Amino acid sequence: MPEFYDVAIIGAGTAGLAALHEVKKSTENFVLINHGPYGTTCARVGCMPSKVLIETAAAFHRREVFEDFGIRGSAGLRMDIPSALARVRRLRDDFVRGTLKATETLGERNIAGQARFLEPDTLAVGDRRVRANKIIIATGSSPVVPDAWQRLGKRILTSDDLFEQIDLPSKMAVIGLGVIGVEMAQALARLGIHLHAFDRGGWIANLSDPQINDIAAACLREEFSVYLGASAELEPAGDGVRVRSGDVDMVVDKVLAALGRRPNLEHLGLEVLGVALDEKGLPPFDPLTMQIADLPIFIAGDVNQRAPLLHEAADDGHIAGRNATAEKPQCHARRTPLAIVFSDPNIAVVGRRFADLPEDQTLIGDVSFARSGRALAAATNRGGLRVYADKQSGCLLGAEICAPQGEHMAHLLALAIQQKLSVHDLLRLPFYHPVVEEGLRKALRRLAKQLPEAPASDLADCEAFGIDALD
Ligand SMILES: Cc1cc2nc3c(=O)[nH]c(=O)nc-3n(C[C@H](O)[C@H](O)[C@H](O)COP(=O)(O)OP(=O)(O)OC[C@H]3O[C@@H](n4cnc5c(N)ncnc54)[C@H](O)[C@@H]3O)c2cc1C
Ligand SMILES: NC(=O)c1ccc[n+]([C@@H]2O[C@H](COP(=O)([O-])OP(=O)(O)OC[C@H]3O[C@@H](n4cnc5c(N)ncnc54)[C@H](O)[C@@H]3O)[C@@H](O)[C@H]2O)c1
Repeated sequence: MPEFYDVAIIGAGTAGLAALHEVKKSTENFVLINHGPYGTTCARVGCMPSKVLIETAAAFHRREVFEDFGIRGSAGLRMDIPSALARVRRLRDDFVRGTLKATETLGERNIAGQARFLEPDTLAVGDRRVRANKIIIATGSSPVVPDAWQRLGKRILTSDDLFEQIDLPSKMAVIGLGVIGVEMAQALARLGIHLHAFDRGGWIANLSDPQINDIAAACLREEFSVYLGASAELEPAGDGVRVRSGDVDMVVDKVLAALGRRPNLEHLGLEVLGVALDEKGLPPFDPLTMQIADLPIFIAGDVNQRAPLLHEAADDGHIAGRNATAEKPQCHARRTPLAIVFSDPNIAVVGRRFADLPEDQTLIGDVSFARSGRALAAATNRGGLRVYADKQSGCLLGAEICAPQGEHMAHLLALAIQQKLSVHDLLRLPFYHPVVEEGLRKALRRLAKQLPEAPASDLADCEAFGIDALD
């Protein structure tokens, strides 16, 4: 006999839990179905453990400026990788505990098992049949590992098992210099591992501005070898792995595969929904409502591949949860695109990507951080950024960044773009001294000079106060 619910949510990750939060406001008659470990990708194997490792590696890497700063004894510092990895797991467990609170009290409304569609309103979970008026798919994504590489066994790692390692070997390769590859390759190199990184394309971490991409590649090359433009082939070599890519042929102890992530769709049986699926197996959906075609089914988070980032997964889940309990799905405005890579310098893409902008309608302001006073003081003075604005209106459109404290400038620009501010509007705001944001101001001033009717001053003219004595 099927069980009947108002809403069934498939997946207890960030998107599923955000949906649950909304659904609970309207009904108690829901069910959450999760296959595999609880605790969310972000807290278990994603954002959080990766950031702990990055911070550890960055702290150790700082020793390289100590002599110059007059701090002696740095040559005696050594990295204890097993202790560092133990700390990653300790903090990770703490982050996971926080997310588990959301499912601990659900009792029978929490089903551990793999959901598969039998009909558009009916799911199979083992022997159980779950029928629901509305269904939310929030099944996330998984690392891609080519079949041929599986035979490398424990010599091939992904982000799913990197943080479980008790120790790390002395020589490693990272295949793929997307976001995960860049963050982890730099962290591993900074821990003292002899590191080689490969990407079959020419772009670092999904950048699309060739100038910023060159800066990012040059910064990474200061710390480890980067080979771009040829696919990597792997095969066993004794206890290690032979990596061949273009002219390069080397043997390493282990490989981290960071080739991208595929949506977790293969066991869901979406064929029964009666809608055309694309080449990845994805059904058509509206990113403003998260609704699949005109079905009472919603798809949220990494599984829909729209913007596989934590805050977007949470927003997707929020929208899906609201719409699964509304009489009619409502559109929700999406936030300005913002993607930050926690490399050093930070890499970020805000608003519209360079590659998507019409060249003849776009102005560009750029700056290098090589002479930034604050960055010089901190010995972090490398990198640059380019800001894009509309040629006619001066409205800010986007930016690509590889800069010290780039994460913060990216947020500032995202705020400005979402508020539809122009270059002049942003220049009127205060910029403190000495901060790296003064570099951003320089790029904005270079933009402003190219705009028609550039004001002579950054400061707005005083308008009438409406007070006789002052006017
Ligand atoms: C190494 C790494 C670092 C990252 N760092 C950042 C970062 O710094 N900032 C950032 O914004 N983003 C980051 N991300 C991305 C971020 O983690 C994801 O965007 C986010 O976790 C996606 O959440 P989700 O709910 O879509 O998926 P998940 O959290 O993966 O949840 C999906 C759940 O569904 C379950 N499931 C799958 N199939 C089924 C089924 N058939 N039935 C039932 N349950 C099923 C899964 O087991 C899982 O529990 C990172 C990702 C990785 C891998
Ligand atoms: N800071 C963050 O926000 C953050 C951090 C980590 C992950 N993430 C999310 O996780 C997602 C997945 O990250 P990812 O880095 O795995 O994927 P990605 O799609 O960003 O990068 C994969 C890279 O692998 C390369 N590649 C694929 N096959 C290859 C081969 N055979 N040889 C050499 N190179 C190959 C591709 O050219 C690409 O550059 C990201 O899109 C991002 O949204 C976000």
